[in-house]
Amino acid sequence: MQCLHYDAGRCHSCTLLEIDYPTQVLDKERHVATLLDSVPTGSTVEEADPTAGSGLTWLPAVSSLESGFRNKAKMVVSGTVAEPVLGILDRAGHGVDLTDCGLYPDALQASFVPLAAFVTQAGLEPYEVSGRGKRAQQRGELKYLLVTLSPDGELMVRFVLRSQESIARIRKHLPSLLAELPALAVASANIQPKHAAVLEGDLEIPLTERTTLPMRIDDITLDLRPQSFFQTNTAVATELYRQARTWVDEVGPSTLWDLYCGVGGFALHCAAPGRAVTGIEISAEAIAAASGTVEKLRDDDAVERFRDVTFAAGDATEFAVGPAAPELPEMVIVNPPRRGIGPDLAQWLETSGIEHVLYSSCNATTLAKDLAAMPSLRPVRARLLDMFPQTSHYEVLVLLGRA
Ligand SMILES: C[S@@+](CC[C@H](N)C(=O)[O-])C[C@H]1O[C@@H](n2cnc3c(N)ncnc32)[C@H](O)[C@@H]1O
Repeated sequence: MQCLHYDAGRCHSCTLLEIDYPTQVLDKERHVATLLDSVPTGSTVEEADPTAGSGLTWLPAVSSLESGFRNKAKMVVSGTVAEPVLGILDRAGHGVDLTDCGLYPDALQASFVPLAAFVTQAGLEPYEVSGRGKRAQQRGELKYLLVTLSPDGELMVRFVLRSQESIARIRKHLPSLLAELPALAVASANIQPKHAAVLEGDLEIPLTERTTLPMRIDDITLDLRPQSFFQTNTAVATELYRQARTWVDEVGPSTLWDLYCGVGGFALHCAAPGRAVTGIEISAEAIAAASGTVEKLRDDDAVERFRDVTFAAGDATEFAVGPAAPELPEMVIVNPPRRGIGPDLAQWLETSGIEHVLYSSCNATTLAKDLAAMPSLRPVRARLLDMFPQTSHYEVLVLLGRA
């Protein structure tokens, strides 16, 4: 992929840009295979799938579009009210315009011009920090524009602001933004008062009647709310959930937990008649969205499939290990943040007696560490899904069976 910003040394986000795409995927396959090499492998899914031999079977990697695959843009806003710059800050702290970044699909790119015009119209002064340490001086209001594109072409826009000072102006001018950007379905303001590297704050102020963006993946439409996590590459996420569903169906558990469930992607795709599925997630907002989705799905004709799907907010480890721990499920899915599941949950899974675990990881280093902490649960199938082309990141899905 060619990128003028990369060539000019203005943006270094795509660290693999000079490597052709098939080689990137091969390198990632080698990387993950090496990391998992040190982990003992084996199979106990023969009963569920007679074709599964012993040892670890790698399925062919899932590649992505090389460009235009990101469904979400995190644009730092810099410059001035009259001439806002949407993109990143370079090492010297100067704004770099990335509105033509090739990672964004056309419909995301097309939203940036009306959004920049709106910054000017509503008088949203870009946030800026000058000086360092105790002498640091903050000015301006608008820190980031976070824009998400749904598979059906609708947009969610979040204004990350230092305070509520500009909310009234945003509300006043919003109708003209909606007229300019008819795809805009959900808008909100996130208040992040701290001068810190944290992207967003706790307070989210809805600006539109609609507060959820429907993210349709195969036959399931997940409801995304502003503060909830969603996989960044919708096409590859679709393959991820399909693969998970295939492997879960092969194992055929009647009880399944989806730990770190977000808005319910794995839980809902792996639901089946006669299967009790429980999704656990730290974000109450994501759980509210997932619960809303399952209610809607039950209203459709697939009642049986979703009859026994429930979601609850809480810490994944606490849920499994804590004193109120429910009855053991037959299978567990984990899809933790980059830090992995950690030693407590790994130790619990190791000794739990649960026969199958499906681990979806965006960080193979912590995956390998977690796997080393549960030697009785051995990788039997694995597949790399290239969620993040042009960077060294990737997703890997591993089916574990008890030795
Ligand atoms: C990689 S995302 C996966 C979300 C979901 N499985 C999906 O496919 O969209 C990790 C999720 O874990 C949640 N999370 C972070 N810490 C957690 C914890 N201690 N317990 C439960 N969930 C947690 C995050 O809010 C986030 O939604």
